[in-house]
Amino acid sequence: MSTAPQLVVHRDKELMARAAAARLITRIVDAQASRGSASVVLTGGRNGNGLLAALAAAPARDAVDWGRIDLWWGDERFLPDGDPERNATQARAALLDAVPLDPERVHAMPASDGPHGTDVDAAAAAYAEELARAAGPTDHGGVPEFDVLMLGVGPDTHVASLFPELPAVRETERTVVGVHGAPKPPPTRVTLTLPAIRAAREVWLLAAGEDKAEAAAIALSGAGEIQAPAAGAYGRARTLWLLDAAAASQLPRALYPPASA
Ligand SMILES: O=C(O)[C@H](O)[C@@H](O)[C@H](O)[C@H](O)COP(=O)(O)O
Repeated sequence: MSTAPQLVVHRDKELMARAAAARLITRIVDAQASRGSASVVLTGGRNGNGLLAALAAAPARDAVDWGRIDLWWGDERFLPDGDPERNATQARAALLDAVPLDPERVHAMPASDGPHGTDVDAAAAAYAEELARAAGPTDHGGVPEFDVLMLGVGPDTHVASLFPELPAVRETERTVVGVHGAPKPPPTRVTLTLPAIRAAREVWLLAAGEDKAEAAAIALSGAGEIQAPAAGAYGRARTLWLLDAAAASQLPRALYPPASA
């Protein structure tokens, strides 16, 4: 079932990052209050890391019980462990090293110097198994029900490492796949697929900057998910687009009417 996207537009990307960080804290605290723990999927990219840095600086960050949270990734650049370009390395620098997480609950995607070596497809299959082990009997499609799954939106409408027209975005069975020949470097990546993304309770798409305006307009105007992967990213309970004014500047007026005078 697809949930209609809701849009929240902030003045600029700094405010967007701070507001999204505050929203994430609330969401995690609520999940921990109702179910004892929270499950969050992180995204790579400037917007995702901006949000994590804003969270690190937020006074309310200590409201989160960091030992009772599972962190997963929506995609990873298939590089050696600790490489500065890895999404996990960047997330650690932005936030994760500063909070008392349970290392057993930080589920980084495999690196290219890990147990599967440079076999990205084996690495993807191993991550799918890790997700399946964490899934409960009432969860959907071999992944735990993530409370919040975040995705940065690329200028070509890619999300995670699901690029327009490439095989990964067409995957309907597997939850995690290897990506070969991605147009955004590095070319080899690991990614959740659309079915895995759609198992999340809430999916948040982050888009800031003028270079995202066209992508947001296309994805929100009824484009197909093979051509515009962001259009296929939605959550079971909620789909939220978090934008800054520049990224919202080409949206159809019906979606984002100009502010009243
Ligand atoms: O590994 C990556 O590069 C990503 O996870 C990718 O999907 C990213 O989120 C978008 O390209 C948006 O990135 P920006 O926020 O930097 O524009």
